[in-house]
Amino acid sequence: MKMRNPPVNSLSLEFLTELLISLEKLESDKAFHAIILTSDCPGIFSAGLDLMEMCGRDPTHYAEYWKAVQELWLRFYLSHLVVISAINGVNAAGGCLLALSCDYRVLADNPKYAMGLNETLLGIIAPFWFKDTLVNTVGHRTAERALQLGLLFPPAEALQVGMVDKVVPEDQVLSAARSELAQWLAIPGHARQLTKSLMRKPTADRLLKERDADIQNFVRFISRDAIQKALRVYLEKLKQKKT
Ligand SMILES: CCCCCC/C=C\CC(=O)SCCNC(=O)CCNC(=O)[C@H](O)C(C)(C)COP(=O)(O)OP(=O)(O)OC[C@H]1O[C@@H](n2cnc3c(N)ncnc32)[C@H](O)[C@@H]1OP(=O)(O)O
Repeated sequence: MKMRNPPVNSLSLEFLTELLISLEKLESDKAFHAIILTSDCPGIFSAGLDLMEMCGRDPTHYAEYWKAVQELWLRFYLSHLVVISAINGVNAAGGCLLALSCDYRVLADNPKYAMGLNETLLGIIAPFWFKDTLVNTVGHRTAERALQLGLLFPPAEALQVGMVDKVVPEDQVLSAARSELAQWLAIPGHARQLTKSLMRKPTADRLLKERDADIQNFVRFISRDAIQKALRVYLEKLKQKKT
């Protein structure tokens, strides 16, 4: 599955919906057993959630957007398919969450390709299920530091903390993901799927139980004047970087 939403694969509502439909199609076709998730945007895996979806819109839109973000995470996190990410670019916040929801992560060895949950740098907070997904991957202490500081880890550090499983030269990201896949596909499917569910269901259930409250919380938080202002300032900084 090659993500293509130029210029930065930001996760707009439309793009989230496309990803969701693609995933559902693959999951419902018995011929498919695995996905390699990668990017078609040079140098960028994903810039995360689309800031334009969270800025200057009305509460109904925020609620619809957040429901789609939740849905995509739940589907990827609990997918019965083997999902491996071949991370071939910088990968921030919501994009990093997507990669963390995969079963295995291969990252291209380029110092520019940092990844992490950098929400605090924008003045926003990673929701509990983003946090849980990170804790499940790197452990509590590393997650606590990474989340508070909004750290984006370059490849060597991402490997060291366990945010990714393998770092390989850039031209080998896909082949490395394919080689890894062979090992996962050699395991009896039902045993692997049930084990995945055993490991992940408690984390997903936390959100499933509180889904509506989580949407309301997001809408309340994102609608605050101070948060809107912080997002606008961040977007403006991104634009000024060019001049
Ligand atoms: C209680 C709940 C609270 C809320 C929880 C929210 C949870 C998750 C939040 C997120 O995922 S927020 C998104 C965080 N993402 C980032 O911080 C990354 C921001 N982007 C960048 O750092 C850079 O764009 C890049 C990815 C490193 C690429 O750099 P490059 O120089 O190649 O490209 P740019 O010139 O910076 O960008 C091109 C173009 O895209 C626009 N853009 C970039 N990122 C986003 C984005 N996330 N959403 C919307 N638009 C984005 C950027 O402004 C440029 O636009 P133009 O100037 O061309 O109009």
